[in-house]
Amino acid sequence: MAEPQTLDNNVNRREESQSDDKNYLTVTLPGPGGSSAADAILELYEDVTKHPRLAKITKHLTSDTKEAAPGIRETHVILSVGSGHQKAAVFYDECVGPLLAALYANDYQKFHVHTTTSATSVLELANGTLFTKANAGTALRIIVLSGDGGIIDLVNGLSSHATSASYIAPQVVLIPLGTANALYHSINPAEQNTWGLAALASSQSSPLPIFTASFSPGARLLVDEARSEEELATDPSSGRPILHGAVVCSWGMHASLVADSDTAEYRKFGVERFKMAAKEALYPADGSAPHAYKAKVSVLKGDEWTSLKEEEHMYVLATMVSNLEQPFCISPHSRPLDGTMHLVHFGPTSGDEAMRLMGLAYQGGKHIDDPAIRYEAIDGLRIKFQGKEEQGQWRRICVDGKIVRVETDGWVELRKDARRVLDVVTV
Ligand SMILES: Nc1ncnc2c1ncn2[C@@H]1O[C@H](COP(=O)(O)OP(=O)(O)OP(=O)(O)O)[C@@H](O)[C@H]1O
Repeated sequence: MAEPQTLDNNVNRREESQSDDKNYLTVTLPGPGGSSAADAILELYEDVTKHPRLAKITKHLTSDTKEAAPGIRETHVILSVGSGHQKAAVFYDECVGPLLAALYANDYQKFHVHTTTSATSVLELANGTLFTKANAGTALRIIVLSGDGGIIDLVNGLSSHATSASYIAPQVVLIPLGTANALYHSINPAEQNTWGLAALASSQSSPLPIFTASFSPGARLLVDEARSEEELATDPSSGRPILHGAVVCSWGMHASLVADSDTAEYRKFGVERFKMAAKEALYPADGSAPHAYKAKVSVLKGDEWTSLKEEEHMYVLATMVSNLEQPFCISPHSRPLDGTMHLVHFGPTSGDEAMRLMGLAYQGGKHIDDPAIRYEAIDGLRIKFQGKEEQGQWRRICVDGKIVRVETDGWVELRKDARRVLDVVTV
């Protein structure tokens, strides 16, 4: 039962108010059992990509539990300082940290805070300490300040060993400090971005649906702005290179623009970098038409693979989420964490037509009603190059922002993966 100061028990209330020309947003943080654990009043900036400032915290004590969740869970915080506008550490110090200190006055000092020092920090942490603990039956809660990359590194690190019967899927709290934050915006489709803070005290969670992409033997992960390449992890039973994902696997225009825009120079432009790279790819400097990507594409439904009749493509994308950026609704039939996979496909076309189709996705997913688009639920996707693309740049596959290049006669095969590796905290 709530103490007097917690009479306002309006769970998930989000309110915007204005005073002194400043915009404020109240985010209510539901605690265990759905009761309100605290209110955070955020001061918003006009630039919505800029993280808000924490103006005030009001903690609501309940008589049965003075501490909010996670209670018995061992809590880790990951600050991915290379993500997005590189504000993870600042946002933690100014907003998330003070909120956690208020919510978990007794336990906060015991939280393990990890700050990334390299592009592989999260993978190594997940692969080592976090996997060892989860596999030994320690219930973990991981608060991640990053973009999609941090979550995918966790998924890949935690899936890189066989699990014991004692494995407990860690709970992960998503704090969207990346560029696109597709997973966060697909799970939290509200118009008003509450920066994941509402989940900080919640004890509700759902398994994160994932997929596994297997590649032909010579496939390589491109790193360091494609200046170097690395071998991928291999599947212990088949020996094939693999990568797990939870957001998207694409080839063609989408993969190319993600790959081309993943440079320090482009990253300065935030989410605009994807549109900038799209324009470059769609309007080649020599005035020619955009590239027609050549490969054999097949889709899996149930146990049956069916080949698409088209031999040339522009956009081939399988996704397990609805939004690849907050306003970019690529798969309007996907529901948060529902485990479905959808294909979005269109064939070679002009730059203008490709821009028109993508523009419709920015209008709430209207592209799926256009006759040029193939949109359907699938269970897997296979792309076989069969020597049809000589240049490596046309054989780049995107898995949740990571780029893998396969060989001239190589292939990628993607399937939903039923494993429960991580649970996502929801409100
Ligand atoms: N300290 C660091 N030094 C070098 N690289 C880092 C460091 N911290 C994070 N990174 C790298 O920065 C990239 C950030 O990826 P992440 O997906 O989190 O953010 P993003 O790409 O901006 O967002 P999104 O994927 O949502 O568009 C990852 O490749 C990660 O490995």
